[in-house]
Amino acid sequence: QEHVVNETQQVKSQAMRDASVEQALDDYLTLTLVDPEQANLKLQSIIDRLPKNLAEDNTPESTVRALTYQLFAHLYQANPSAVDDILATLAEIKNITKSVNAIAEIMAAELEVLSFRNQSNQAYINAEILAGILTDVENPRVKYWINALLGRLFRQDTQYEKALKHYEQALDALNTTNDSRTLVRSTSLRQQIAIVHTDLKDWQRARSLLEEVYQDLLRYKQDQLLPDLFLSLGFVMAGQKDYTAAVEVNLKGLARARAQKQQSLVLTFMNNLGSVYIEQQNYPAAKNILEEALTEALALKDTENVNLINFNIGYLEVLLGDAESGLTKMQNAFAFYQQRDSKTELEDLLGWFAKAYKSLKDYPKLAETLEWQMQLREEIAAASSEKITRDLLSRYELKSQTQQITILQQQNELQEELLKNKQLQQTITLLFIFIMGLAALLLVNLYRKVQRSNLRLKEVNKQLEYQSLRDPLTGLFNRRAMQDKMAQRHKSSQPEACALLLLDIDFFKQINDNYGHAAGDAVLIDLSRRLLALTDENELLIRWGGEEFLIVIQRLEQEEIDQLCQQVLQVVSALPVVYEGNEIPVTISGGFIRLPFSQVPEHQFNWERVLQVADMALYLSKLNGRNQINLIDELQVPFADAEPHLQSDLNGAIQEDMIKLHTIHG
Ligand SMILES: Nc1nc2c(ncn2[C@@H]2O[C@H](COP(=O)(O)OP(=O)(O)OP(=O)(O)O)[C@@H](O)[C@H]2O)c(=O)[nH]1
Repeated sequence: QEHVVNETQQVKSQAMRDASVEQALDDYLTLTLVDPEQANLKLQSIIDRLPKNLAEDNTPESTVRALTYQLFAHLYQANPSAVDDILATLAEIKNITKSVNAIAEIMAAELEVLSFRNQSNQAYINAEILAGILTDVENPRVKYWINALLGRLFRQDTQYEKALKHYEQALDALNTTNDSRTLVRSTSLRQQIAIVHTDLKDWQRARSLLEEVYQDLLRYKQDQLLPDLFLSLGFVMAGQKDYTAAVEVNLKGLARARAQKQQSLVLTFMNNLGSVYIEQQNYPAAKNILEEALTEALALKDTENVNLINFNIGYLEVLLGDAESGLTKMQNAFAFYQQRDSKTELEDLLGWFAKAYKSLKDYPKLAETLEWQMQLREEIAAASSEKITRDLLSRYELKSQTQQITILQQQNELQEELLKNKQLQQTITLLFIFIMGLAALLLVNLYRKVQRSNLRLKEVNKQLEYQSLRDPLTGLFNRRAMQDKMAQRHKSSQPEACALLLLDIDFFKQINDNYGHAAGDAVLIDLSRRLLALTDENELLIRWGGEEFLIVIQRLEQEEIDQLCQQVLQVVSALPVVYEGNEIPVTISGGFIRLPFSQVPEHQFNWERVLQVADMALYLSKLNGRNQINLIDELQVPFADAEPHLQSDLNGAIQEDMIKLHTIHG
């Protein structure tokens, strides 16, 4: 099943490419090495067959590849307007395509153009960006090509480590392919890696890599690639001072270049051979090959090579003893290079002059040359360090501009986010305030309600308490209030002394009978007011029964008490109670006693029993004609003796002089 899935995936990713176009483009590449003109025609015919409507192109990767090849063809043939046209088409595709492979290949093509046009600063920035998206590229060819391109760019920028990394990645990508182009690509790639090692003067590694490539080329019969390889190999071997091997390789290269009619390569090999022979001090061989080269260069009108070869021949003549002719040749060639104002080339040539003067033992000239060479070196170093600084600066500026744009974009996004957040926060705050307001309102309402109901409860409680302790008709305290008061009194260890005056309206039944029950009530109410006016704040006036009142007196002086009793009788009888036009005459009778009675502790003779004695005194008042109060004085005998009488027989106690009382008459 896994196999099936894999196949489907492959079909999917290949759907962006047209297999026949891909094959045709592979063939085109092979043809470029053999017959460039024919190759160009082939490429044009491929491009003519491509879909014209970019938006409906189902195989954009093949289209991009073909256009890219055409772009490079125009680039190397110095046809800038055609290059720009294709760049515009590619940019259009870049905007609409969904294929990462296509986008990456377009970016790489743009990068190649930048590099070719010496816009190296922008090129290096684009290179970094391209390196960043490489992981998403899955087409091995594109992966290979971009990595190889990046490797080359970084090598040119002397960023060898990065260059090697990309070359390795290019090799990895290449190893996943196995088509007609694989070997060619791997060969060129390994050669490029070898060149990096050469730059690093790691001759050995460069050489073994190139030898490996050489074996592959032989094995797969890729003869057309041999000259390039021999050139690299010869350079490395000379660097190693392995001149014998270098001669051998350059000879092989020369033969192949001749066979392939690559004239410019033929001259290079001959020149290189001349240099190696000189190093070997094989001067005759050197002379032969250089002269042969000169003839061919002159025939080709290749001034560049003519001058280079002449310089070498001049040097050789100096070495062979013909100083005058040799130096002239060298100086002429030097003048040619001087016109081009290439300090690096001149410095290199001056090195040979120095060697020449040394061999001539012309030390002043040698010194002069060395001084000049030194000066040039300094200038080169200064220029290059200046260039590096300039490059770095402008690269830094470009980079920081790009970064600034990114930062600005990020800042904008951030600000938008912040704004959104702020708005959200405001909404939340408003909502919160609204809810809090609502809650507060509810709370205030609730609080008020609670407070109101608390107040009501308090009132009700108060009323209940009032009602429970009050007589509803007169509003005076009731019996329960008396019980509470007495219980309160007994809470203290030494209860405060007080006195009890029990009162009973005379002939109240008759009042009811004569004037009606309501009149009786009116009498009760009126008398209550009158009695209340006589009591102090700390004294208790209680409606004790139907027509009975009890006053708990706090005054202790007998005189005061007598006066109060007098006032009670007076206040009741002095004026009749007026009810519905009737004047109702009223009198009252009472009985008085002190609590505790005659210093008898209350636990022995409690208030209820004491009150019974008062009741008996009241009864005595009724018996003796009413409108009077009988006040019981101190005991005349020990309490134990009097106690039996005190229960029920007050008269007996009085007669036996156990008790004394006095009467106040109304
Ligand atoms: N109008 C009215 N009458 C009441 C009330 N409570 C008790 N009475 C009456 O008071 C009368 C008390 O009468 P009695 O106990 O016979 O005594 P009296 O008529 O006052 O005679 P003495 O006490 O001997 O002077 C009864 O007729 C009761 O019905 C009340 O709240 N209102």
